[in-house]
Amino acid sequence: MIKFDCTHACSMDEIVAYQDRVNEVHKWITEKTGKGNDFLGWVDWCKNYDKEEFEQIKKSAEFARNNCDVFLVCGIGGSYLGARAAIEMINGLYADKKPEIIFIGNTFSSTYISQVMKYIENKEVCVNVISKSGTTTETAIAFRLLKQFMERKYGKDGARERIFATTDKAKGTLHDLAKAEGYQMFVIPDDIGGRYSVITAVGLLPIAVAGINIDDVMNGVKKAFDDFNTEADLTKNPAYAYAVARRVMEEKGKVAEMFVSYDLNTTMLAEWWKQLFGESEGKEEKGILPCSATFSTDLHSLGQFVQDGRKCLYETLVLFEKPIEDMIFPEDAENADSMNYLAGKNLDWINKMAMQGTLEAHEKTGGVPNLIIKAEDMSAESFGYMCYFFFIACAMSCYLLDINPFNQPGVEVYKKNMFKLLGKN
Ligand SMILES: O=P(O)(O)OC[C@H]1O[C@H](O)[C@H](O)[C@@H](O)[C@@H]1O
Repeated sequence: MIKFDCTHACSMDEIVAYQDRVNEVHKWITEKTGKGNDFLGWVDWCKNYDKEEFEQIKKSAEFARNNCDVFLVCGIGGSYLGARAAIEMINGLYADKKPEIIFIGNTFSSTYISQVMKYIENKEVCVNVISKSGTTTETAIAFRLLKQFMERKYGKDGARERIFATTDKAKGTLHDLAKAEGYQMFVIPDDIGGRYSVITAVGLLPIAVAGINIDDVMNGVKKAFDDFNTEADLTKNPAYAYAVARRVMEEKGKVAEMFVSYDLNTTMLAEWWKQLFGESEGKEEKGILPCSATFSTDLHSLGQFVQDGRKCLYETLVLFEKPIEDMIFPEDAENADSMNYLAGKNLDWINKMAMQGTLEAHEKTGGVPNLIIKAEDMSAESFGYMCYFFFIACAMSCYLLDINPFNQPGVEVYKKNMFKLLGKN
């Protein structure tokens, strides 16, 4: 369940004023008739996903969990952000879990790539290469290095057992290579774009390797489908209310939305959200700039700007009622640090007090509106639920701007220039 509260930013009347428009867009989404409608496969994916493949994902994950110290996820953008967001949010950053999951194929940084290659040198390794297009350069560079490494270490046959490829079902360079090598392959459906693909094998295999129950993830997606897909009423559909609130914020002159959470293990969730909204909405010189901060950490860096700087942004506060873990702050007989006033309190309670104090400071003193999205916990089911919440909110938000949420033509421009410089024909 997700609750949405707009009262720290605008009135419900301002939101409900969009109801007629929302009713129309709701049909575009549910009947799959809106712009870019050949990429609306995520809408009812929780009912249509390939159950056989789902079981194979679990089997491959089990194999990896039993046979490697390090599981490398080789992908970029939508081909890694969702899995990383899920694993960090659900397990936390220092969970005592094997195998270690390392992300690669998401950078050209020679330092990063070289250090990962050195790090895995004497470890047992499995690899999941993920690319919808099958041609993304960052991913292809890293994968060539990994493939050579795996074949040196395990031989051709051993490497084949340990490499999993997630890509298009029928075409593309990665598809052809994986097929020729005989890797276990998983499919990125034609009608689901990269940034909506965490609920497919793209996200599910790494998530399962991290020891997370992917049935729970899909249950969350299904629950959200039932809640948001069948209801256009803005007083009852928090995903649509959030989408409309974004447009209301824009009308009030806000050009940036800061995704704020209070848990460091949800920093990558914000990165995933940034791609979802940034690539979906940032077109035709329209859209709200998605940015993020993790408080209270970033209150000591960006907090000053939010409080007193240019009034260009609003915050979207994503709150989790239950932390994964909690502890009681201890009493100290000497009290040399003068911290005994907090002795006996839960750390989560302190975090929530920081949140309340900040909300008041930003909203009342700083004049920065806050939209609040409240989730129960950081479980696998809540993750799946939240993904669908943001998917459908994002589609609604883009359609309200008359934008196709599912393409990303602007991303190609840098690639063209880069290819010219790299001498690619
Ligand atoms: O999965 P791939 O085809 O390798 O794409 C990976 C990413 O890179 C592209 O440039 C797009 O902008 C992203 O939307 C995509 O998620």
